[in-house]
Amino acid sequence: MIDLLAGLAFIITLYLYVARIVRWRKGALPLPPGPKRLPLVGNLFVMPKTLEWETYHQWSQELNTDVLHVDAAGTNIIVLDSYQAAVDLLEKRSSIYSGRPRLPMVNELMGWDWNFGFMDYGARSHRKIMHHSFHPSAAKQFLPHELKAARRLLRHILEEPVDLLSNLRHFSGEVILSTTYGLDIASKDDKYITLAKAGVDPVVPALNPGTYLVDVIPALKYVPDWVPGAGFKKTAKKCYLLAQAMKNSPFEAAKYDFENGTQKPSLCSASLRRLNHNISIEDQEDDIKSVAGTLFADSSMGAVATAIIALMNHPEVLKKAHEEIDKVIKPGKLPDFADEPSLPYITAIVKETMRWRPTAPLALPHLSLTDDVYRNYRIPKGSIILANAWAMLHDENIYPDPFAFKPERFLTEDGLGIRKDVKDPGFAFWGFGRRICPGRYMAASSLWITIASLIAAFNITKIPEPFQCSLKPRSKEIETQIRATALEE
Ligand code: HEM
Repeated sequence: MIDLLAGLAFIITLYLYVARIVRWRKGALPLPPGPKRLPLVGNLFVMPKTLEWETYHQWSQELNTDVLHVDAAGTNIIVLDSYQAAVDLLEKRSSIYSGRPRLPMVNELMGWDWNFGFMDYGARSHRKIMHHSFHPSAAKQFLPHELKAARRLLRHILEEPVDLLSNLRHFSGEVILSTTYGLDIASKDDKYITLAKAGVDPVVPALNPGTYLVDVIPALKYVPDWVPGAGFKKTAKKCYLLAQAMKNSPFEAAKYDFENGTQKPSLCSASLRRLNHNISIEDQEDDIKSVAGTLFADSSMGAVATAIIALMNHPEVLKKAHEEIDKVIKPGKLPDFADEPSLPYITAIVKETMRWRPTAPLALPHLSLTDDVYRNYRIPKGSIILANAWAMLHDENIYPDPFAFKPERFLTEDGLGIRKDVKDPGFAFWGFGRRICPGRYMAASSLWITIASLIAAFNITKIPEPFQCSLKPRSKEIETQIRATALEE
């Protein structure tokens, strides 16, 4: 059986390889430049497994191209290394470049096919649900949730300063669970947050094309679990159960609240209220579950963690930020959204955090739906398109001295405003074209209030391993104020 499958996989790969050579001999346009390929396997053995964006950028530079071709055993990967190339393809030709690759490991074996971030662009009913709650003015309804979550994060840090990562995870789970499902979460070891972590952690590496061989040779999904080397199927089985629980369990809790009249404003309660009773309720509920579950998997934790790392390593930036806070916010008080225009240095820190270490350095992979030609290169149908947001945000023509953490680059000379002539990192941070992050308005305001609150509340310093970072209240008054925020709830 195994021999048969391996033989079949070999014949298919050989057929694709020969077909490619025949096409090439017929005089088709060349593929974009890429690293030297081996017969059949292409670049499979040199595909980067960590910091992929850095390797892809290095290859692009060595080959002097901003459109790079990488061959993962017959799967074409096109990496866009400049903003111009990303705009030309993902935005101006969005009808071709808005698909998502179907990775057999994630979509089928791990059971994430319900996640609308991984579906083809067509899913209109899903998009409608999302747009209704998260378009720029609708997203404002969530500002109080974001403020509450930011202040709770301060209290958690005060109570358990050592466990920073779990505090941050709790914080991002809290924002999503309240805005999406209207659920309150336990102050410690919340079951939904534990579920989201267990469900999402193994999926992140699996999204990098090439991590699992089954994405390159889909026939491997039929290999029985007991075969040596089929450990990926055991991993996938565990993930499958978690993925189903992520889709169903918080939704059932939100629906229960809705049916009992105890719901809070959220994407789920708004969508359940709008159900059309002339068409299948089950289908509509399934769409809500898919959208809500997609958001449940998202996390703003990465960006807040990056800000803390940056501030810990750049005490001069933190000092300036404290000076600005002390000029604008009364002693012992915490910032609110209304303070944003008066705190340009804090806004510059948020922008520089997004630029310096973007949370999704290669955005999410797009898929090309038809054959295309760009700058006289052939981009075959079915190519995986990766936009190298990290490379764009480190382009020294846009941001001189790109590896330094310098919030000042975004400030006007007098330090009182944000420069309009320096590109906002949002141009790449949230992805591109039709698939751009629809949660960006909410995520951006949440990021701002969280970073502003952390700076106002704490001294952030580096300490030796294992904790690395210490956050201590800046004064007795601020400590009292942080504790008092519990009474505001
Ligand atoms: C700092 C936090 C966040 C970052 C860095 C981020 C970034 C991204 C990126 C890069 C993409 C892929 C874009 C592309 O394919 O070109 C994406 C997709 C998506 N994001 Fe976010 N996001 C964040 C927070 C959120 C939040 C809070 C929500 C929900 C409220 C959300 C909902 C989504 C959804 C549904 C998609 C899939 C869209 C599609 O496939 O069409 N994101 N996000």
